[in-house]
Amino acid sequence: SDNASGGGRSGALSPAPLTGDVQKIDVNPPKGTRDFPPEDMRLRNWLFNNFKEVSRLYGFEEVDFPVLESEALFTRKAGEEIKDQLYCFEDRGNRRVALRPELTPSLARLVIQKGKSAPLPLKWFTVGQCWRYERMTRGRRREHYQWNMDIIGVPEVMAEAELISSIVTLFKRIGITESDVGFKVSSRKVLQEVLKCYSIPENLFGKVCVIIDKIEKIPLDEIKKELKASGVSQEAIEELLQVLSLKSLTELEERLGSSGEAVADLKQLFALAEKFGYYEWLQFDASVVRGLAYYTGIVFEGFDREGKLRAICGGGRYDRLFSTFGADDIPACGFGFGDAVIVELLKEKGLLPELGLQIENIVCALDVDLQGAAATVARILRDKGQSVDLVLENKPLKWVFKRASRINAQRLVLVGSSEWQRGMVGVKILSTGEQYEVKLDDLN
Ligand SMILES: Nc1ccc(Br)nc1
Repeated sequence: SDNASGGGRSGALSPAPLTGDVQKIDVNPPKGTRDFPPEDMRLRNWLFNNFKEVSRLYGFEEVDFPVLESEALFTRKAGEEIKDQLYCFEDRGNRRVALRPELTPSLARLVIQKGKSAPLPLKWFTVGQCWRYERMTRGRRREHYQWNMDIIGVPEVMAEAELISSIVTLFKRIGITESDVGFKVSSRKVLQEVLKCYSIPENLFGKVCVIIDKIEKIPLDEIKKELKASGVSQEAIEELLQVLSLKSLTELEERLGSSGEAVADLKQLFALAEKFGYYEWLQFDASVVRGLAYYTGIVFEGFDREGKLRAICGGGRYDRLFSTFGADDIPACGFGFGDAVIVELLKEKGLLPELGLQIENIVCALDVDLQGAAATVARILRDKGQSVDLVLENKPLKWVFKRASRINAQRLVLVGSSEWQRGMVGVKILSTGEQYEVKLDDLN
């Protein structure tokens, strides 16, 4: 409704007369990015607090890194989409920099930087915004937040089992069960063992994995063409594609034999899954390779069983990443869990939490010369740990009640002249309408 100052929301000033040169700005965020107004921020905080609580339960330490990194951290030559869509530029110091597209390289950088002052094993987690620059033709987002958990310095499959366990714990906390989602699990050592039979050079491995990761996204002929162009023989391609269609560990063992590391690692993981209590969440799927070049062993991704959504999370072992940064290799594994697909899944399942604003008190002076008294009441309540919305303006009571309802305040504390003289304030419990006076010292 219009107010005294003519139109617009209450309290807004009428716009200053536009001089010729003031342009009305675009109030939307840049393409592909999101604002988080209060109701969206409550959902984000609820999700991130679950990420952080699970990380705490698993004894992980929180770390953080700049969103801006040297471009060199991400310039891997394996044809990854993440590299093609790098949000990179030259800064004013002529340095090549990039908005990070993922968190693992930053984590590896910090581990190397810390060296022996960070004794292994390290269990680190972070929740950070990641970026990509994608032609808006596809209208996809350019930023999302990822929860990452990484275990550095543990070569055993126990590390991957622990990481998957932490994700299962997260899912359970937010109401997702094994009937809603599962994990497709494989190992890149499957590909390695096949490629080794065809003497494919090691340095092609990452590139081959990146191509194969697209197997469900682009036509098979395109996959074969890219593999051929990368130097993989026709015979090797045929063998690869056959192995990738295997859907059981038994088939895999029949194909590769039981002496290889791939079968041993995967058998170990499934055995541990039994002990961790999430065996029903896992399924072997040889076609899972993930799209990051640096994975070297077990890889996994969380998927929705209805098949409507993109991967919910993904991760794996990366035992050779550190040497690509010029350091000694350290065995490592980790995962990324984005903030977007999971919300789509919760919406699908009707599991979005009700997260209304809840303020304990709204405190209001009944006339303007009691504003100071109202501030004192607010301080007393806040010192007791109570939330207070202090009415800052001189408003009619009708306006105060309307605001109290909008901010979902539990009680209204009224500072009136006669009560204040007697060291009292008025209280109204807004859910019941109950109304009473109370001594200021007894206000709890
Ligand atoms: N890597 C990456 C970054 C940002 C988004 Br949105 N998706 C993937």
